[in-house]
Amino acid sequence: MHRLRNLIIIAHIDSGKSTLSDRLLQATGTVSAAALASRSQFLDSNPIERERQITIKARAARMRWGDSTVTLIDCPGHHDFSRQVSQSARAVEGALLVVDASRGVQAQTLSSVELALEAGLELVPVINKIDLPTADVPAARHQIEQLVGLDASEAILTSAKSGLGVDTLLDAIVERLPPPQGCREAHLQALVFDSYYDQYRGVVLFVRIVNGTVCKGDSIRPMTRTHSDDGSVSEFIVDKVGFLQPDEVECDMLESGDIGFLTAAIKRTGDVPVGDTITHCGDKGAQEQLPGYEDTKAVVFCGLFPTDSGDLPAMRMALQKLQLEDASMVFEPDKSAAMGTGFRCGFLGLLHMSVTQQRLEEEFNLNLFASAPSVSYKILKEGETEWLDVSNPASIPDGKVKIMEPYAKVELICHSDHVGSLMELSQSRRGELQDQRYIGLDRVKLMYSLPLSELVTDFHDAVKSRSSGFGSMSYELEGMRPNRLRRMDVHIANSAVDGLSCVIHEDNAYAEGRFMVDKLKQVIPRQMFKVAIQAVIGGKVIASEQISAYRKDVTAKCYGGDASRKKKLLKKQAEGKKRMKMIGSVAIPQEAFLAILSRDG
Ligand SMILES: Nc1nc2c(ncn2[C@@H]2O[C@H](COP(=O)(O)OP(=O)(O)OP(=O)(O)O)[C@@H](O)[C@H]2O)c(=O)[nH]1
Repeated sequence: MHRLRNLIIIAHIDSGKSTLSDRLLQATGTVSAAALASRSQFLDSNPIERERQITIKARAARMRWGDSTVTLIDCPGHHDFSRQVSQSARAVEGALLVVDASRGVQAQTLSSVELALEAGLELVPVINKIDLPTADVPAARHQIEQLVGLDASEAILTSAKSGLGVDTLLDAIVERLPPPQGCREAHLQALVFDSYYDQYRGVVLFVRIVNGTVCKGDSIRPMTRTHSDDGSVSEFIVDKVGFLQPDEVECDMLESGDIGFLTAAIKRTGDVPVGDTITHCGDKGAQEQLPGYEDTKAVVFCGLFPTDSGDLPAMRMALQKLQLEDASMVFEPDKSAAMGTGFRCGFLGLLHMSVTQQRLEEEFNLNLFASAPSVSYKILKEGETEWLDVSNPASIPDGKVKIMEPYAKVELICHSDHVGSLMELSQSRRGELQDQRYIGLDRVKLMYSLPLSELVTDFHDAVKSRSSGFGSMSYELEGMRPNRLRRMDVHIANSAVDGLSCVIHEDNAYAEGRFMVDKLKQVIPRQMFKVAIQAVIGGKVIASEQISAYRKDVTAKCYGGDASRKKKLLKKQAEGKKRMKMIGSVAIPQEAFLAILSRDG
């Protein structure tokens, strides 16, 4: 076991983690250069990860370096998927902290470091992208020391692009990271740190064996659950064990210190939840379970509706299947007067929401329409004593209702030149400055308390654009606070569109109403008749706009009787309309429901 090294690789998004992981696979001969050339970013294996060039799901790979066995888990850098970092951190002893030499330490780097330190990991700082002309290694070293508190004199310098420094990095992993502790002869305790559902094999569990061994044919049980949801006893026979290289490689046994996978004809991910401890059945079982994980909480909600109501059963099945893999996505049936029947779904953030929607459309062939996203509020109706959770603004009743909203603690790191602009942005989003300090000569850290609803819109994009791409942010939930909040409805051609309702602060009511009607006027196409758009609070119209009548004849350009071209254009127009929702007699495009997200500028 003293030859094993288990580690995660953490960093701010785009620091080059996945590219560096590829290089490590190549340098250790795990994957050939030819294979890498044909399929770069080996650990970003799913098509959406490749298309968006981001890591969504943590992936492990085992490599040999000298006489050591190194298992590396590549974790996502984006905040929405930070849970994957904390889960994986509990399965390893060390972490590579990758800092982009041209950008230095960023806000998300700090929150990942906190997760790693909480899990007691040994950190090896790596300064990557040293090939870039804008690389500033001394500044990156200084920031690692100032902000992270690590000795950066021995930071490993790499270029994941050219492969420079990768061998030194592998040596450092073996020399500086501790081997796993644990006892091979003890009763089995395996931590389930991730899982996914495979339609042929059932649930595939990713495990870290903390103590003992597990082999094919063993009877195992999760320690937190004696029975599955269907009432059957939670005991399973292991039918495969193995490790990832990064593709699955079957082996005879996993033993203490190993990271690997196992299958045991488990039907639902919930039967052996992530964070659970697996042990053997009967007398050979361990008595104590390993510390589990805290539950994640969805923070952004939206209604998803099939454009064709006949797709509702297929959509339910698709959501159930996705939930098997991604327990952080929640859903329940939803009915909207304007949009029909669908599901109210909860996500960890807007990126998680948009990735899930894309998966529903691409993997399950569904055509969906999404309502405006919202956070979850607590409301207290007049005369009642119990606060209720409400994630759909349309279901907040009119009249006297107290509303509490979630707040987040936000950390911003930027160049001192951009402080004014970021402060102005935060204040315009109802932020309260908690702390401001210089970190290094020209970089500043700002701490704000900010309503989550203001944060989950385009706040991150606005931080980026106001800081020329160099500012970064991270946040964590802080708690609920009462505020003078009201439900704002939107009426289009005199019909209330419940999917556009939102919650706004009374002080900003007129500005919010104006913003909404202006934005909708821009995105709703002209119709054959005049269309009135109104923002309404408590029955009172606070802002209105009008779209004048117009008939769009897409075939007007086709003089000369080109029938096939005419047909093509009409078909294209019909397809475009699928992404429109008919509300009363008005066709409203999907973007109208996302208008609420683009505040800045
Ligand atoms: N010049 C240069 N570019 C690099 C280097 N390493 C990575 N890149 C580029 O930086 C971009 C981001 O790299 P990724 O490996 O996807 O970054 P990541 O940190 O894994 O990003 P997430 O998975 O989204 O968290 C890609 O365009 C890479 O080609 C490097 O050493 N030098």
